[in-house]
Amino acid sequence: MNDVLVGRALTKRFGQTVALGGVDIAIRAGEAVAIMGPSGSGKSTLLHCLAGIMKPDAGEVHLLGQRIDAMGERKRSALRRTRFGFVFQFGQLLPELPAEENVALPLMLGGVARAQAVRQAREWFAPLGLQSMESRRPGELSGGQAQRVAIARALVSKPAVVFADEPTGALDQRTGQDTMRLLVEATRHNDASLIVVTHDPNVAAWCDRTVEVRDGQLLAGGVPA
Ligand SMILES: Nc1ncnc2c1ncn2[C@@H]1O[C@H](COP(=O)(O)OP(=O)(O)OP(=O)(O)O)[C@@H](O)[C@H]1O
Repeated sequence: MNDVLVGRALTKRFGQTVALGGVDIAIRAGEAVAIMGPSGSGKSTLLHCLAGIMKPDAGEVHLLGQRIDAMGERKRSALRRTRFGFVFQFGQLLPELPAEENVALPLMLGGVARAQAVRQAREWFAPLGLQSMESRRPGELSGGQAQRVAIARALVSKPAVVFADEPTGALDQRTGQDTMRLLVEATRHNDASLIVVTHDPNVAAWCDRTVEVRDGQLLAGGVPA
């Protein structure tokens, strides 16, 4: 009930390596889930399969009841653009564009006219503590500010699910905690679900629950301490 994103029996191999060995996972509407586990355990592979970036060898991914893993690449990429948002370890902002255009980009790619898209993008700056940063280029922002611009970009299309892969990995402890709090609050405020891959228990602690991946298998997770 109320599952937004469901992965069933997800399996992915790279040569002899079984990166995912039949994983079942269900993400409910509005919840924040941390995916933890040792290096090489399959966390990123799981995230990429759920996000439609990677096709699993077997298994299924359903978004709001619609099977997405079997779609063609064009349809899947349109869906990624409109229904999913992404925050990566290093913001991955386009260095030549001002912050507001970086945020506006998903809207423009979806066909919104530039002026309108930038207007909508600007609305995100104050709530994320980015007042007067609109016209700065990514190189003129601190790591924490750049990550907040990336959060705005992930949410601007009102996605159903935001995926974050080590979103605080490049930040110091304090900035990382502030950034994670903003990420969780902003996704919650927008009724989006959040899936965060992290090594850091302090990051996972912001989420509603944690699941652990070991050797391509999902271990039962709990509510973070
Ligand atoms: N493109 C690829 N080609 C070959 N092997 C891969 C590829 N991507 C991942 N793997 C392997 O699959 C396994 C799972 O990798 P994955 O990146 O999902 O782990 P992870 O838990 O995210 O690790 P980390 O925390 O170090 O990022 C690893 O053994 C990895 O070496």
